[in-house]
Order: sequence, then C-alpha cells, then structure tokens
Amino acid sequence: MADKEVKKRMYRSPKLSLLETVTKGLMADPKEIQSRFTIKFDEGKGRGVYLAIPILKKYSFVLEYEGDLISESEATSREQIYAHNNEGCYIMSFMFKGMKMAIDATRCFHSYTRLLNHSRHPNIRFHRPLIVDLKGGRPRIGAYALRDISKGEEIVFDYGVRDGSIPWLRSRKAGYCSNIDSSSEEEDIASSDKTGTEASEITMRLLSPKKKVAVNEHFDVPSASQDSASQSSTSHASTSTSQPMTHLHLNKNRVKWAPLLSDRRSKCGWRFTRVTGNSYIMGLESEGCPQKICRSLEEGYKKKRNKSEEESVCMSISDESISTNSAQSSAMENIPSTVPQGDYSYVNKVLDWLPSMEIRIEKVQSLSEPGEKSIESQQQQSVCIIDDSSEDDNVTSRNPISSQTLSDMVIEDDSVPSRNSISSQILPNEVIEDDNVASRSPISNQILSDVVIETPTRANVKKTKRNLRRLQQDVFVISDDESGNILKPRKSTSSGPLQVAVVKPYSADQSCIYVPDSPHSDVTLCPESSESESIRINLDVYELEHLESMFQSYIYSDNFSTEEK
Ligand SMILES: C[S@@+](CC[C@H](N)C(=O)[O-])C[C@H]1O[C@@H](n2cnc3c(N)ncnc32)[C@H](O)[C@@H]1O
Repeated sequence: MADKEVKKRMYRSPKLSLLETVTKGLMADPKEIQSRFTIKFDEGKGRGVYLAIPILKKYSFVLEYEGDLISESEATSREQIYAHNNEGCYIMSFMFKGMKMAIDATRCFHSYTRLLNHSRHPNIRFHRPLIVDLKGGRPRIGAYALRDISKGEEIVFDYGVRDGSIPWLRSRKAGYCSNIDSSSEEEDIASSDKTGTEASEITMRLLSPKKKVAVNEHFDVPSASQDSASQSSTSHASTSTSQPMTHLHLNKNRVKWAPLLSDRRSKCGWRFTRVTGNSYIMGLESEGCPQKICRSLEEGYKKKRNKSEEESVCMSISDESISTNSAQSSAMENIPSTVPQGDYSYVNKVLDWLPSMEIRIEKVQSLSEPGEKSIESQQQQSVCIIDDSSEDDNVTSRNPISSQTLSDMVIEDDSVPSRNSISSQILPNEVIEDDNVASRSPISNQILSDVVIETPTRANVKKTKRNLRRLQQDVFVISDDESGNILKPRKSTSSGPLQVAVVKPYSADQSCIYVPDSPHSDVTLCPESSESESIRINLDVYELEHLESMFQSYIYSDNFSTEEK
C-alpha cells in the first residue's frame, strides 16, 4: 500500500499538482493571501486588484471567490434585487456536480476577489469548484496564475460573458488589460489544465444595462459627450449603460459635487459623507430648483466590523432636484422620513424621479476595504472638535463623534423671523424657503427636513448648551469612535433605532441637536449675542441605537426645557 502511494506520487501529473496548489491555497490564511494584493482605482474599470508582491509565479494560488453559496435560482432573484437596489452584482456562477450554482460576493465587502476585473487576456483563471472541507462539503472556488505575474500588474480573469449589450464588454479595448501579454502560454495552460473548468462554466453574472429613465421635460437631455464622460467612470457591475450617471467614488472623494448631467441648468450634485465611524450620508442637492423641503430620506445602518459585514450607509436625499409635479409631490408625501433598514425601495423611488440619472451607491464597502484605509484616515482627520473653552462649564471630555464636521451643510435662512421660545413657535416639519437661491453655494442649498433654525433667547441658549454638553459627554462615554463601532448606549430601553442629528453652526459656541420624530426636534443653540437671522450650520446625522430614552431624559427633563424660565 505504501509502495503504491510512493508510485502515485512519482507519477503525479501537473494537473494534480495544480489541484493541490489550489486546495492548499483555499486552506491557507485568507488574510495572508490577501496581503499579496492591493486595490487600486481605475477611471474606466473602477476598482481592481493589483499585485503587491514582487512576483506571483505561474500556477500559484491567487484568491478565493468568497461569498454566499447559493442556487442558480437564488442567484437570479438576488440579481434582480441588486439591480433594483443599484447595489452592483458580484455573483459568480458555476457548474458543480451537474448543477448550476453560484457564489454571491455582493455583500462580502472584505473580499478582494469580487473586485477582480475582466479581461479577454487574463492572467489568472478560476479552478473548478473544489470541496476542501470534507465535513462541510461546500464547494469552493480558487484562482491560480496562468503565468508569472509581476508587482503592479492588474489581476484579471475572463468573466466568461460575451454580452453585446454591455458596452465595456463589447469593446475589445475595455476588456483588454494592456500589461498582459496574450501569449500562447495561456493556451498551453488551458489545454493542459484538464482539471479546470472551461471558461464558460465559471461566469460572472453581469447585470444588463438599465432601461432608460424617462427624461423629465423640465430638464435638458444630456449631450453625447457628457454621456460618454459619464460612462467612462463606470465602476460597478450593475451600471454599464448608455445613460448618463453620477457615480460615487468614495475611494476618490469624500464629498463630491457632480453636475447632474440631465440637469445642466441646475447645479445638482451628490455628496457622500462620513457620519460616524460606521455610517455615511449621501445627499442629492440642487441649486436651480426652488428651495423646498418635502422630505428627506435617511437611512442608516450599522456595520459590525468584527462580526457580520453589514453594509453601512446613511442616506439622505433631499428632493430639491426633483421637479414638483403633483403626482410626484403626492407620492413624496407617502414616503416616510425614516426608511427601514436595508429597504432601498423608497430611495429608488426617489432616484427614479431624478431625471435621467442613475445613482450607484457604493456604500461603505469601498471604505471598509483594507486598500482604502487611507480614505478613512483622511476622513478622520477632518473631524472637527468643537472648542468650547470659552464656556464656563468645565467640560473635560468631548465627544469627537458628536463634534465631527460631517456634511458641511450650510443652511442660510433669511426668512425665519426671530423667535423667543423654541417650543412655542416652531412647527414640526417646518419648511424653510429661500428664494435667493442663485447667490448660494451649492452646499448651502441642502436642507434636511424638519430642521428649523431658531434664534433662541440667552436663557435658552445657556440651558440648551449645558444640556448639550451633558449629552455630548454621555455620548462620549458610550461611544467607541476609535474602533468605528456603533455607539453603544448605556441605557437600552427603546426598541427601534433612533436617528439623531447633532447640528452645529460653524462657530465653536454654536450647537444644536436634532432628534427626528420628537416633538422637541427643533432644539437649537445659537450664539448668545446673535440676533442674526442668518445662521450657518453643519449637520451631523447619527444613527444611535437605543438612545431614545437617554435623549428623552434630557429633552423632556426640566433641565432641557425649552421654555424660558
Ligand atoms: C465584479 S466587478 C469588478 C470590480 C469593479 N471594478 C468594482 O469597482 O466594483 C465587475 C464590474 O467591473 C467593471 N469592469 C470589470 N472589468 C472591466 C473592464 N475590463 N473594463 C471596464 N469595466 C470593467 C464593470 O463595471 C463590471 O460590471
């Protein structure tokens, strides 16, 4: 028996060694494997995986396609959901024991493999599915190098899709990775690799281009040049289309303004801003439309870094760039101000109304990936701690989170008259209108619903300030902003998540908090000396879980009374 074993080994064919290599690779430490690569961004292709070590030898294990193992029918239904959500689609289909199966990496944010781009001249190939763990029996797919790959080269594979309706696939140039020599070696491997699948058996599911969104008559139809410019920034599986798009490249810009191509008369744009260590806010803004607040959509959800890799995005969309015909307005009315976690349907509804525009929300995934840590730290640097050293109260600890300068929103309000009492005069959901739109910076046009700018009295200011500081101190105590984990309240009595905005004017001694869905949501704090009718604020929005009771204890307590005493 032992002799036989030795004999077998002696006559091992290359294909067996490849099988072994891949199996070994699948069992290796994924972190160590991943450290050989880096993520870079390309204008045309989006993110891609590049070799970070000097060389990766031919036949070496490359990466595993990690994700949820699902059936083909599940893949199809997920694909539809992803298309609907504009999430992108990172599903790889393959045959296993005569069955079509798939691995879905769409939400496997830590994975580099999902970011591998396509080339008709690949330097890696995925091996056929292997069962590595005999107990679990789950087929796994790993890639190996088709040739020696040098540092800096992009790692690409053939998606196995030949779909003429996908523009970049159609273009030979786009599918070609110029630093890869299409030598006959590749063919050699293909023919010698009898253990590997045919390219057609392992394929990426690429969403077809979305159908054209009706262009609103109020907006200009984009020109061809704009169209192609927008296409050049394609970076997501779901979004190759002939339509103009606005793309969120979080790994390039923390906050970005882009003209809505369909709406050249207005300077519209989106911003995507870090809110806390684990939530983000995206806003759509427009400068050319009448300033109106109907609703804002806010969606926040947390990401637990160490456990399941949940998406994390806080989305806020103001409807300023939506023209207001009556059907849309009434539909808007039906949109709740707070969208259930993970429910994109409302967001998509709003996006549908944005004429001829698609928004791809590259959520926190791009920030959570190790290759993009620099962005995260860049964002950290932009944290602005309120310096309230001028204050009497001895505040020793500050909450960096609650002091963070986030969306840089400026609300200038020339129309709201001075008021004496916050509670008596502010109507919930009050709309601030300002006709003087042209003179504003784009930033200044964004107004979140329910935010009311108030000019409180001195007494009020003092009380509110004191309470705010207490609040901030408490938030500081309960927060864990360093690690980026969700804020953990000490008191946990409330059921659902609570979204809290901390609104801070630019100057150090101005702050206010904003708690949606609270009758006292318009708690503002203005400079004591200020009778100014115009106020500039930054708006920070947090989703804090289970903090309601804590906030309420401040807001509804005597201390936090908004009545002047
Ligand atoms: C699996 S993802 C790859 C990662 C992607 N670049 C990203 O940033 O998320 C597939 C998508 O990447 C883009 N892509 C991949 N290969 C490409 C290529 N050769 N040329 C242009 N775009 C490409 C397409 O948008 C495709 O839908």
